[in-house]
Amino acid sequence: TNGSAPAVPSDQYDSLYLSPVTVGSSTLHLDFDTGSSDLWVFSSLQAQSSLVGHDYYMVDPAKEKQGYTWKISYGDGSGASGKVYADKVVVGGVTATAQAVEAATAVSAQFTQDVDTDGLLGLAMSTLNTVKPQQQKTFFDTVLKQLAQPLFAVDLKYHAAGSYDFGFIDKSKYTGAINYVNADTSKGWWGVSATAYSIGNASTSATVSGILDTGTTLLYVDTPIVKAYYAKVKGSKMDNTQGGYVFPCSATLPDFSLTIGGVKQIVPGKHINYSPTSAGNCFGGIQTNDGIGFSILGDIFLKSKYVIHEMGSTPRIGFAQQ
Ligand SMILES: O=C([C@@H]1CCCNC1)N1CCCCC1
Repeated sequence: TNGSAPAVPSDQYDSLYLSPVTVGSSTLHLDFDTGSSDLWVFSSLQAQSSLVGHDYYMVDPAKEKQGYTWKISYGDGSGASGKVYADKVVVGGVTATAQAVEAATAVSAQFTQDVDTDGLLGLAMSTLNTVKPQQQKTFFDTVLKQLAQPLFAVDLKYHAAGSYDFGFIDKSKYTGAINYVNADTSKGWWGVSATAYSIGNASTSATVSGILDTGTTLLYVDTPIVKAYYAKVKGSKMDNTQGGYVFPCSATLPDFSLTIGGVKQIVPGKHINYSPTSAGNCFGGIQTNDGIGFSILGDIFLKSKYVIHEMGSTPRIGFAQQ
């Protein structure tokens, strides 16, 4: 079977995208995350006070994987932990009958206060899964063999609902050619590298190595590139209070591109105005990857493309223009 699930922006800025998933007998709204590999959900194991505003998984003790636990920490300092169940998970009509469902007993404040997100569905490699004593498969790995093609395609959109396709490529969702590159999955993520970047019409050779991450809102690249970009934005500055580069909301933002597999993958300037700040400026969609050690090609990069993640004998990533 193949299937498709919507990816709906959680707010007017596309902070994150939520997709409906049936877990056991509940429908939850999960953040599909190609940068991690746990499927975890808000659950009836948590204190009632933590569940206010959330849909949650009603655990069935008979389905518990006894003695199994999980604990995940994300790059932004958020995290969650809990117990593990084997239950039915359905995404866009694709069913995993005994998927490892990681039921939270505790989640960090960032998740509790985001009442729209009921958990995450990881789509990176299963080697990053945090379940102990035995690592568990991602939903994609669980259903892989039932899919017509061993792939999922990501169609995130700017200020609009997109989709995740499983097992097929939807020709109605892109124009032109699909440009494939081999993926570096050695660190557990969907890794790619670029040989150049461009700001407006000016191209610069550089090696930009990073990971695709639907669960990261912005585009994080090396500091010299970020500085070169905002040097072209009148009135922009680094605002440590806001935690990144800001600019007047009326500024004209140049397009930005990364050359991957010899093809320029363009991010329209319009997409790089992420959101207004509390101080009357606007916050940039391109920010520095300082302290991370590689680039993170998050939603700002992804939302102008149809991105195929193919787990064939050689994992590949395909980029096409929406
Ligand atoms: O924790 C994360 C991200 C957080 C946002 C959601 N996707 C996973 N990592 C990816 C980047 C390197 C550090 C680990």
